[in-house]
Amino acid sequence: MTAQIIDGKAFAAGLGDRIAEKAATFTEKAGRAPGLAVVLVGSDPASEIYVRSKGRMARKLGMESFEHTLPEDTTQETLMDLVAQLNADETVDGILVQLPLPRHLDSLSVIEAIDPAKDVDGLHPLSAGYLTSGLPGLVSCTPLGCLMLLKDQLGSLSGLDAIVVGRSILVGKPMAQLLLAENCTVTMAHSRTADLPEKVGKADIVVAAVGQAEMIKGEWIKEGATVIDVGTSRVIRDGEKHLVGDVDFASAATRARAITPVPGGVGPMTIMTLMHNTLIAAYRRKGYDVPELGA
Ligand SMILES: NC(=O)C1=CN([C@@H]2O[C@H](COP(=O)(O)OP(=O)(O)OC[C@H]3O[C@@H](n4cnc5c(N)ncnc54)[C@H](OP(=O)(O)O)[C@@H]3O)[C@@H](O)[C@H]2O)C=CC1
Ligand SMILES: Nc1nc(=O)c2c([nH]1)NC[C@@H]1CN(c3ccc(C(=O)N[C@@H](CCC(=O)O)C(=O)O)cc3)C=[N+]21
Repeated sequence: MTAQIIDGKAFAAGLGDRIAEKAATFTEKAGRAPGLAVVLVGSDPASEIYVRSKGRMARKLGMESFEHTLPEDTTQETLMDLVAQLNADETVDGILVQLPLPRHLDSLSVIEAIDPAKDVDGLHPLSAGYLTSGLPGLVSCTPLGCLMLLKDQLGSLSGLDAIVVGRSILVGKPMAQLLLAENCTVTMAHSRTADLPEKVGKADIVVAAVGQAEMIKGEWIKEGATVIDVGTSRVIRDGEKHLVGDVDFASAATRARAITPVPGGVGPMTIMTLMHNTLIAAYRRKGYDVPELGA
């Protein structure tokens, strides 16, 4: 079997068209565009690239982008003050603080300071609680994008066995909650999981969010499974830089029914679901009926 390659870039582009249309409707009604504030502390080159592409995409879809870059030695107090200022700013609908923060800063208290109505990253404990309770809140961008791709591939996920490898607050935990809400039977695996290959081998859906280059081998994958690869690791091979996922793509593609590539799979969806969440936050904050985005 040769797997179908799931084109996250194309799916994200389609979603972007619908978001742009609804952003224009919002702008007409509200007299201002939906606004996204992105906060970057320090100068990690990968983070700088992501933050820039988020700002560029927001503007492309007709949203306002407020980019705040703070120096590496920013104090907790300065960062908390900025979050408070963004919370109070009526023109800001979404706030994203790029992670990881420099080590001297406490990320959890920064995240907790974000107004949950503006928590477009879905990282606030209240957002996590809404998701677990099945209440409408904002869902972490990457898992939301993965779910959209899975539903597009499979239609109903009900009754399927899913495994999520990785249990971070950003990806693994919310991913498992979303799959559970879709009536999957969910296994959550992590660094202490025993017999990971065997557990992966039982799953109809594999979501890998580990951060270890190509650790999940094709032989582990059940024939006909759908594989979503969240991981992004930079490796040097034959003297050239490559971006690879957590799944050994070549071997997994011989067994899976469908698989996301890296790059071009989950990554573009993460940026587009951030735009999706910003739009939803803008509509909710204004008390407008939230539009259907077909996702
Ligand atoms: N494409 C995209 O849009 C995005 C990509 N990413 C990428 O996804 C990856 C994961 O990100 P994130 O969740 O933030 O990472 P974290 O480092 O926060 O979490 C990694 C998780 O993987 C688990 N883990 C580590 N090693 C193993 C192992 N050998 N076997 C099984 N589980 C293991 C850890 O277990 P334990 O809890 O026991 O330590 C942990 O739960 C990274 O490569 C990141 O760059 C992240 C966000 C968005
Ligand atoms: N508060 C917070 N929220 C995040 O969502 C968040 C974060 N912090 N910190 C870091 C991770 C990582 N992340 C990615 C986003 C897009 C791509 C992406 O677009 N990747 C492209 C390739 C880009 C390239 O070539 O480097 C792709 O996969 O096709 C990847 C990774 C968001 N994260």
